[in-house]
Amino acid sequence: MISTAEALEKVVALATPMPAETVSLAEASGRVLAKPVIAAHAQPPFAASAMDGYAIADRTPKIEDTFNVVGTSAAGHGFDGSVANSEAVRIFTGAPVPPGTARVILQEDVAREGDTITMTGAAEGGTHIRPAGGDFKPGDTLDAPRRLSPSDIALAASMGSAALSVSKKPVVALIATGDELVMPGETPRADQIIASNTFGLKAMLENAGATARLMPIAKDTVQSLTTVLEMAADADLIVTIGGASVGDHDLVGDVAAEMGLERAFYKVAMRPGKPLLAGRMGTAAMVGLPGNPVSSMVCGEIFLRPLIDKMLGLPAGPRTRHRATLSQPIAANAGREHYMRAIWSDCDNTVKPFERQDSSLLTVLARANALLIRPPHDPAREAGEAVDIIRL
Ligand SMILES: Nc1nc2c(c(=O)[nH]1)N[C@H]1C(S)=C(S)[C@@H](COP(=O)(O)OP(=O)(O)OC[C@H]3O[C@@H](n4cnc5c(N)ncnc54)[C@H](O)[C@@H]3O)O[C@H]1N2
Ligand code: MOO
Repeated sequence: MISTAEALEKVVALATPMPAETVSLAEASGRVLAKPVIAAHAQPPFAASAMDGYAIADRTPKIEDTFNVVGTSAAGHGFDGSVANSEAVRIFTGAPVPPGTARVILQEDVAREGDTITMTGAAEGGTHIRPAGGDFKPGDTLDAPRRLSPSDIALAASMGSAALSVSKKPVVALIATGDELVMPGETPRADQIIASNTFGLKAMLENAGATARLMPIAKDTVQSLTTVLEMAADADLIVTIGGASVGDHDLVGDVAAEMGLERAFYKVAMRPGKPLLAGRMGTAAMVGLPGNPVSSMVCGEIFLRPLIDKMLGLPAGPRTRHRATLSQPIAANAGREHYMRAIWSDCDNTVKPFERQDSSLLTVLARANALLIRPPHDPAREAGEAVDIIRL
């Protein structure tokens, strides 16, 4: 059995980078930028007023100073002339400041009579002028690769790009295996259960930036598994669920090998997730997840998210670990790295593992917001000791 760290390296090495495609800005949220966005102009393109008031040529006007209003500059309608000593131009937020302007005074700080304004308050603080190019200059970039956040989209729009070059979404074929499985909404027989992790993994993969296709459930026969694997052959990543262990009906490894799987590894010293399988099948990467619902979801967090990142062109490595304080003692760990389902509190940075850690318990996983990581053979730990967690 290899370590989790080694398995992750091998999984990430299976990734083939996705080609780029162009999408409109409105469709780009959450996508991975493939080429930098380059600003076509400066923002603001002109020195602009940050306030509604008057542009004047005097940097430090005093109370009772007067100015003659000679024009107006509004957003989208600049003033043609300039402003000289003892003159003022009525100006609004976002409007170009006329040449000669030293500062903008707030309309609240003046009294206006006809075309004359008189300072009624002190002009304190800054000039209320936003310099041209204060946000960005022509040629400034929004760098790639990056997962586009809402603020990145706003910046790309402001830089003048109507469409962005992003990595294509990898297509993941998700194959549930097992005679016991029926789809949600169907009525299971007495010896059947509902396929659940398939849907959890689809949600996770799509959240990670992939398109997940739910394939028909494969029965525990060579024929059925072969047929569904063949149907998935054009995917970028094939993920099977279940049938990975050593039982008589666990056929995934053998059938995939028969179909040309170049195996990277089988079995990882982790809990849950021991019977994990990975390799390449034709043009696709292939990951065989254990069937236990929590095992497959935890393996998704630890291996599939970094794999999708890598396919999308993002830096891909182990999930970020944080240090947290144990809120209760825990017993010594055995020989596999243990990813315990836990509740982490952001108020005091404490972490509390659930008492029940069986890999079938989706109710526990759904309540967990962190995985507490125990190294192999970690000794018993006391409350108050520092441990590693991954936030979910
Ligand atoms: N003799 C041994 N037995 C087992 C070992 C072992 O080392 N020696 N390993 C155990 C571990 S650890 C795991 S994890 C499981 C994994 O087994 P499989 O990957 O072969 O999974 P299945 O047997 O097909 O299913 C396990 C469990 O999960 C349910 N399941 C499967 N698919 C789904 C699905 N899509 N949605 C919901 N639930 C699913 C299935 O009905 C079983 O209850 O093996 C141990 N055994
Ligand atoms: O991977 Mo198994 O989950 O240890 O239950």
